[in-house]
Amino acid sequence: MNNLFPIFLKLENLHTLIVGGGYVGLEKLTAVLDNSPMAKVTLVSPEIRQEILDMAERNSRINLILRKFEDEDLSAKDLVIVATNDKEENKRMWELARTRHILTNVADTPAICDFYLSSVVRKGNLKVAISTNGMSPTFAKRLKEVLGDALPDNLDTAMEQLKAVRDMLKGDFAHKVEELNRITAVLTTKNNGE
Ligand SMILES: C[C@@]1(CC(=O)O)C2=NC(=C\c3[nH]c(c(CCC(=O)O)c3CC(=O)O)Cc3[nH]c(c(CC(=O)O)c3CCC(=O)O)/C=C3\N/C(=C\2)[C@@H](CCC(=O)O)[C@]3(C)CC(=O)O)/[C@H]1CCC(=O)O
Ligand SMILES: NC(=O)c1ccc[n+]([C@@H]2O[C@H](COP(=O)([O-])OP(=O)(O)OC[C@H]3O[C@@H](n4cnc5c(N)ncnc54)[C@H](O)[C@@H]3O)[C@@H](O)[C@H]2O)c1
Repeated sequence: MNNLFPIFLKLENLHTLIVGGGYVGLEKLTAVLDNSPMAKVTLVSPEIRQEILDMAERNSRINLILRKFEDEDLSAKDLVIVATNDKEENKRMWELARTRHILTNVADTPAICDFYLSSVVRKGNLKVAISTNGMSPTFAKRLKEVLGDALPDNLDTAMEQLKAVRDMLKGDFAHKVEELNRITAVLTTKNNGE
């Protein structure tokens, strides 16, 4: 079964908590900031990798707390990524976050994650997020590379032109949709008869 519902979050509008400042904490923080450089992030951990310290030095939106997780760390957080090497404590944090209705990713236990991070292909305004339903992050990473190579770099031009048409179109909503579909039909073999 693949029941994951993909969404694109504006992390600059949210406050994300990352628990654990080791290798995985670094990977998740990097993924967050690569996509959302203005994201507001608090990271709590008794030991924090040097790379994270360096990132926080350069970015005032990253707030580091050098101690073990405390329950109050969940206050005023919208999203939590749990990445410590203590499986039991990770699960306890997830349970606690759940009682507060905060969406939580538990990096070592996919079964209790409320959401997964994805591999991301980015071409200007286009962003393609890939999940393997937790089956193989390595597959997701490789597919990202394949799609990144296959997609042309000039897609932004097409999107900008379509946006211009979209802004220009007058009339009711149904008319706009019809026009945009007519203009773009040529893009797919399904519609252009090839
Ligand atoms: C996509 C990506 C996004 C990101 O993290 O930003 C991501 N993992 C990435 C890399 C990666 N992670 C791991 C390897 C080693 C090789 C391998 O296992 O394949 C590599 C490859 C590498 O690093 O080269 C190990 C690993 N990962 C998880 C577990 C726990 C478990 O499965 O039990 C273990 C085993 C730990 C152990 O064995 O101890 C779990 C998850 N990892 C996910 C996402 C979620 C599912 C996404 C999906 O649906 O596909 C999920 C469920 C939860 C989550 O973390 O959100 C990012 C690629 C970034 C890119 O595109 O470059
Ligand atoms: N989802 C993924 O992509 C992925 C990939 C690899 C590994 N993992 C799993 O993630 C877990 C973490 O791996 P790692 O390589 O980052 O480990 P690590 O040992 O490098 O880092 C663990 C960090 O957690 C901190 N920590 C421990 N207890 C804490 C607590 N109570 N509160 C706050 N911080 C605490 C430690 O100080 C350390 O900084 C492992 O269980 C591993 O199996 C997940």
